[in-house]
Amino acid sequence: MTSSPSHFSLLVVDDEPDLRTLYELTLLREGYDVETAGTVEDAWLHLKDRTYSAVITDMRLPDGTGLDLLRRLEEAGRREKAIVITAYGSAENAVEALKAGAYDYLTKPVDLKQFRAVVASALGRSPAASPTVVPSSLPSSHGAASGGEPRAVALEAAPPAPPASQAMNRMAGQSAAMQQVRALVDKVARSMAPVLVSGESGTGKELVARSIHEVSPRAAQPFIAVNCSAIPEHLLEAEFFGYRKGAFTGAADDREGFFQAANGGTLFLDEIGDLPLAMQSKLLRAIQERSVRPVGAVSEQAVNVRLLSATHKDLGAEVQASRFRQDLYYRLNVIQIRVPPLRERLEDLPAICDRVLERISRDAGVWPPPRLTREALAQLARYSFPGNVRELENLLHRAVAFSGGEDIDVSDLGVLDLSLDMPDAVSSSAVASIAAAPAAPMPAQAPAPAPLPTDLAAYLDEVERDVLERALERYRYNRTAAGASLGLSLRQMRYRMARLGVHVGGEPEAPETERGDDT
Ligand SMILES: Nc1ncnc2c1ncn2[C@@H]1O[C@H](COP(=O)(O)OP(=O)(O)OP(=O)(O)O)[C@@H](O)[C@H]1O
Repeated sequence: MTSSPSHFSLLVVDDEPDLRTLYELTLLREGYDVETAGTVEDAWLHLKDRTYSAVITDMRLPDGTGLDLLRRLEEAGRREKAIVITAYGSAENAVEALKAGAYDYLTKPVDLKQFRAVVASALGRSPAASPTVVPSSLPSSHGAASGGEPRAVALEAAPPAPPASQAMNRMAGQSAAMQQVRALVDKVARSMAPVLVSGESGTGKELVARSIHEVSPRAAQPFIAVNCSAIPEHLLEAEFFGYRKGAFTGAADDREGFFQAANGGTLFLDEIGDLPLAMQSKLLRAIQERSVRPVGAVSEQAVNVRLLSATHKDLGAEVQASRFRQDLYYRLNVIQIRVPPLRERLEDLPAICDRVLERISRDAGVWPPPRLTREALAQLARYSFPGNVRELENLLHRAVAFSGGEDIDVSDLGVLDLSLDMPDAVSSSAVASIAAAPAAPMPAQAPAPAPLPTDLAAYLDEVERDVLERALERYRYNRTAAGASLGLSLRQMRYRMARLGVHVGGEPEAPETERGDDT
């Protein structure tokens, strides 16, 4: 079903008659139904009578504040979206309003273009305040991931029911901590409030950010994830705000930045703690002004972006050490979601392992997914996982390749990593069996000592990839024969090829069911 603007009813609350009329006329011209009130009590009388799509309220009212109205709405379980208008420069009020559940805020003097855009966005209507470019024209380097299609101009669309979030489905675990994370995701998804996701590396911060986006009314718009630590300092401004042709050597065309690409949607700034101070100031300005100026451009472009950020650093401590601007910290950290390390929610381990193994299997086109034996799971539970879920994923990838993919036993988990955490005294049968695993045969002639690799996992992957490719070449890309020559079953071979991205004849590994016998 589609809704015309007149299906949206708005309540404007302001005690200044001139401003009330200005807001009312602006909204009537957009085609909305508008009613007005001059005080908190007057507004509440209107709200008792009927429901509205949104309430737009001034902060300072004769008999209370906009926050009082917000709290009443919240207490009564009302579903109206609230937009609060605060005095210029009053960051505290804006933050308070967002914390109290406001969808968004506007600062005085209210820019009417922005006013219309924020109201439209609250109603789930086309939020684009300026023409935007398709995100796929973004440079794909520097850790930017475009999650988006060209945004649809949904002028007639009612607020879409948020689709089931894929990211949320991907997030396994029912520990109290994870349930709290999920509840917070649901809650904050409804507003524009900036959220800072904190937690150690690999805990699932990006997954949380994606979930917020996918549960929010912005789900159909782009989600742009940016790894701030991966962008060279001299490129930051151009990458964030875009640039104009000729702005600097090599700027052959106009290019949009992350903000424009995320317009209408969500911009996720990962590793925000790594942004240099100069860029922090520019980011703060873009957030406050809700507009950006591409490098080499004369004028600013309005942008409507919800900001989510993440860090594994203690940003409060960074502020203390003068490495992070306090005002920016204040803006980004309106709501904080902490994702606990895996070792603090070990009860989630079986569920996460199952979910990850399913994904590995699906990617390799092999079904059913392998299962961990009870001993293997117990072994994993004794490890502290400094690299959290990402480390667990890598470990399971390797284990699947070792095991051949039916049952994963202790011996498939890899002695090296796990033994790091083992207390000396532990001598369970699991440990004994690891210790008894045959050592890899030594090469006949030991080469001259080479420098030690700085990343052992990547180094071993490279060696394995080279072996697989040479075996495949020797056996004319017959995976069964190549695998057998290396002592591997076809299943094992397929897992290893899929994990390392080794393709036969340039073709990615196809699902087992779609492919006939090996050639
Ligand atoms: N609860 C979970 N269930 C299943 N998979 C998860 C869970 N949490 C995280 N993962 C997976 O672990 C990997 C790491 O997650 P993610 O990238 O979100 O972590 P991160 O905290 O953002 O990492 P970094 O600090 O390195 O940026 C991803 O592949 C993600 O899908």
